[in-house]
Amino acid sequence: MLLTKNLITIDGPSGSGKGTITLMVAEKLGWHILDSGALYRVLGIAAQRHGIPLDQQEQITQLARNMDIQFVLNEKSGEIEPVFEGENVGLDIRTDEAGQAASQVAIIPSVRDALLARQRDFYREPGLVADGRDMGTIVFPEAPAKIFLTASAECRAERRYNQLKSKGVSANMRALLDSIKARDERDRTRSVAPLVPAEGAFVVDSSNLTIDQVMAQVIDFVVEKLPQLR
Ligand SMILES: Nc1ncnc2c1ncn2[C@@H]1O[C@H](COP(=O)(O)OP(=O)(O)O)[C@@H](O)[C@H]1O
Ligand SMILES: Nc1ccn([C@H]2C[C@H](O)[C@@H](COP(=O)(O)OP(=O)(O)O)O2)c(=O)n1
Repeated sequence: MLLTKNLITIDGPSGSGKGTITLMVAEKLGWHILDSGALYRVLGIAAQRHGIPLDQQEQITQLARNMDIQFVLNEKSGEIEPVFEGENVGLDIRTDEAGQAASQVAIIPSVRDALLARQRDFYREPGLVADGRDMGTIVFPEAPAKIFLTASAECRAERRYNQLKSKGVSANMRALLDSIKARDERDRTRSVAPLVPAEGAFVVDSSNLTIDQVMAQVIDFVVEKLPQLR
């Protein structure tokens, strides 16, 4: 008998609300989370810390294969934070520069290969919600429920601006918009695992939707696709 795994994939561009919705869905179902972007972000800053230029494909692939990274639960915030070579890099990976570095190392096909098994290993009972760019297309093509979140670039830049401000990080709206557009372009046009909705994905444009409205639509879709949750 073919067993359908309890797997939900949530893909989309930067600022589309993937992280937020992933967390809400996982909390509601009591499932685990894969924040695949965090892996690429840690790799980006790891390369910089080891002095490896971001276009050095072979050295970066080596680093991706051997990278010492763990994800630990911060009991206080309830967030899962990456620990790289023993150091908590939860804050360092959230900067705009780290996002750009992640997007640059992510275009290297052998890097994506090296991270594939690590990402698949995140699957744990009772289930997994996987957040990224290629969760539904490449990493978990067998997932029964695939979601693709999107929103206009302006909307996403404004969200990122407010998010950074609320954390006390200074930000420039124009620079953030340019950065989001550059990352969109790189993520969508790369030769391997480009950012596209998976076949059969439920596409939600959240430009004019609140987080709760998006969540309601996503849960309706998930319950339709995973009848065992009814
Ligand atoms: N539908 C929405 N309306 C308004 N703000 C949103 C919406 N979805 C997400 N946000 C906010 O936008 C910011 C970026 O969301 P996040 O989930 O981190 O996006 P992503 O993981 O896709 O980059 C967060 O501050 C989040 O609270
Ligand atoms: N599954 C993934 C996840 C992220 N990436 C790359 C491309 C993205 O621009 C960067 C950062 O991803 P991340 O999801 O952390 O970024 P956002 O929170 O959406 O801004 O990593 C990827 O190529 N594949």
